Amino acid sequence: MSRCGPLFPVAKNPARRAYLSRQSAAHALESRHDDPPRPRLIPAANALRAIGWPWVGAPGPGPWADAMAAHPQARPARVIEQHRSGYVVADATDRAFPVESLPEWQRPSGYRKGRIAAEDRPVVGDWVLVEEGKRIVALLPRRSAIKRGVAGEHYGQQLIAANIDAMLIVCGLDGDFNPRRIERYLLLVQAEGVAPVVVLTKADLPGADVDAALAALAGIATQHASTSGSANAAVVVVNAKDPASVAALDPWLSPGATAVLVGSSGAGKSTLTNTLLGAEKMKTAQVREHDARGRHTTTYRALIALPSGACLIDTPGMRELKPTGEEAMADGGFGDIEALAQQCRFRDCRHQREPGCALRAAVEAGTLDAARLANYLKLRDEVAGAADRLASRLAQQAETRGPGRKPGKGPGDRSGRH
Ligand SMILES: Nc1nc2c(ncn2[C@@H]2O[C@H](COP(=O)(O)OP(=O)(O)OP(=O)(O)O)[C@@H](O)[C@H]2O)c(=O)[nH]1
Ligand SMILES: [Zn+2]
Repeated sequence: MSRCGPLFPVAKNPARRAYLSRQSAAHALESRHDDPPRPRLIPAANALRAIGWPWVGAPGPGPWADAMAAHPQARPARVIEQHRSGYVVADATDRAFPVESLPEWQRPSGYRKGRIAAEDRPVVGDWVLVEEGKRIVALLPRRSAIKRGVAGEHYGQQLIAANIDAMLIVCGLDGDFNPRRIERYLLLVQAEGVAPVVVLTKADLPGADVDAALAALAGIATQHASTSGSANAAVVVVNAKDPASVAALDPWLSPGATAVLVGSSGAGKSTLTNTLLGAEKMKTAQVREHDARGRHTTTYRALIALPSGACLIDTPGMRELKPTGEEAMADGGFGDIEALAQQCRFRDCRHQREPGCALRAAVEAGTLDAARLANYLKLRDEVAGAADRLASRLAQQAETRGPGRKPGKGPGDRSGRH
């Protein structure tokens, strides 16, 4: 892979790419005058800040400063693309370049001696230290990580993005509106330090029923507020084409913050990005009238610097989320249902046709939405399936680590020579 020129942000769609590189140039090295003057310990700290550098200047004492002290020749950069043999990193909005990864990151991942676990390798959004502008020498600690389960015969999980502050779950108030899909996102992206924000677009369309939509989401929002203080899902209603309306997202887009956009095709992600960028240039897909679904046009992976000083990550990995098995239903927007299930007559109630089922009773009484319950049961089964596979994977790993920790093995198995 050989690349040169302004490659950041990177888009596969040529029109979008051309636009983005112009756009990046416009925002390049935009300095933020609200920061107090400080000694410039890091070259071009303002340029880094524009792509999400979490410090004003050099990192304070701690692991980041230690890693940088250990590699005095290296410069920080942010991963914006991930490839089999290496990465594309950026150290300013208009400067991206390919780098080699450590040889051990190129070998298959694993937990055995000499192997590097998948989660210890950089992903999009990570900060790394790069030597001579071509070699990653260290991965800096993450403040958050979004992961997903991997489909397939064997259990697997994959990090999708790191150092994310907010997840904007974009959903149109047209035929696209689907509270079940929003519930799914909220459950599957429970990452510490990542604020979930439901962004309802197309509020300006004549058919948009904002009140009905908010009512459909009320359970989720109050739910989050009542369970864990940190996991409040905010709901923001916008016209994605109107800058004044989109300003409602400012609290999550402060300088140094990074947000990811998720949502189905046609939901308004590109429109929102355009408005946040302050120019209507990015190509947006036409929504087909009959089903309100747009064509799938965004097939790139990139980090976009916004004039506000925040940046947006749009990574294809977010399109298809699968549970890792570690999700907590109660913290993922279903705390009320989990609490109510405690009142079922049978402890192992499957909430199907069992007598004394508190959830069925609530549906009949009209206090629980039947579709939400159905979604809860479906997602719960998915999470449980992944949790089973995770458990057998962990058991397998314990086994390969040697004797003394063999779960479920009879005494007969000890006859081996070693
Ligand atoms: N009136 C109105 N139209 C909107 C709004 N948001 C998006 N649209 C329109 O909806 C269509 C689809 O929006 P996009 O921004 O392309 O959707 P997307 O989520 O980026 O779709 P993909 O790129 O396929 O993932 C476009 O025609 C937009 O103009 C809104 O808030 N109000
Ligand atoms: Zn029950």
